[in-house]
Amino acid sequence: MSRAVLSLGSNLGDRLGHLRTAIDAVRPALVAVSGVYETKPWGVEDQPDFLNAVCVVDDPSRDHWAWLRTAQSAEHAAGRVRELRWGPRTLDVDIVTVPGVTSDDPELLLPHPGTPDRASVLIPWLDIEPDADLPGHGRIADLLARLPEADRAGVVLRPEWALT
Ligand SMILES: Nc1ncnc2c1ncn2[C@@H]1O[C@H](COP(=O)(O)OP(=O)(O)OP(=O)(O)O)[C@@H](O)[C@H]1O
Ligand SMILES: Nc1nc2c(c(=O)[nH]1)N=C(CO)CN2
Repeated sequence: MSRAVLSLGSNLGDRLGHLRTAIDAVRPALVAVSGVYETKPWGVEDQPDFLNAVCVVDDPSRDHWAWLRTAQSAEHAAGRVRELRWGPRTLDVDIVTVPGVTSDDPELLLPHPGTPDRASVLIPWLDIEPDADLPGHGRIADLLARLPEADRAGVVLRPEWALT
């Protein structure tokens, strides 16, 4: 219950700095972090491009609720205010999956239900766990292959921006 896959996103202000805030919040538990991708917005399309990344963390002292609290305190540290659903934000940290845990509690849905449809999560995740499964959905490489080419093309690696 201690391992988790987290997705990070930012499209307001110092986008890279906000992703670094999230990485700093989990640094002692960090197992792997993807490259930084610049991505076309989905959901609400009339907003600035996002930076997205995915990391894997592991801490035997934390359960899935503790990972949610960590995610929300990193969002708070980045000055996030809750406004429009799928709208612009300084920092969004989602718990993608905690292996072995499923939850239908609206406060913490696991796996995160948006994952199979989001190239902005699947592509960075593939960077660091190419053989990963999303519980209940199959291999993430297969999920990505099923998405429209336009979704994949909207996710572009920015090698000049690294989080490690
Ligand atoms: N797996 C999860 N990871 C993070 N938050 C979650 C998760 N499941 C449910 N939530 C809940 O979602 C609520 C709203 O989250 P948020 O504002 O980040 O949504 P969103 O980013 O606009 O949309 P989405 O969740 O589809 O990415 C939070 O209060 C949180 O408790
Ligand atoms: N490309 C991209 N689009 C988004 C993102 C995101 O992280 N990346 N997050 C959103 C709100 O959860 C809405 N739209």
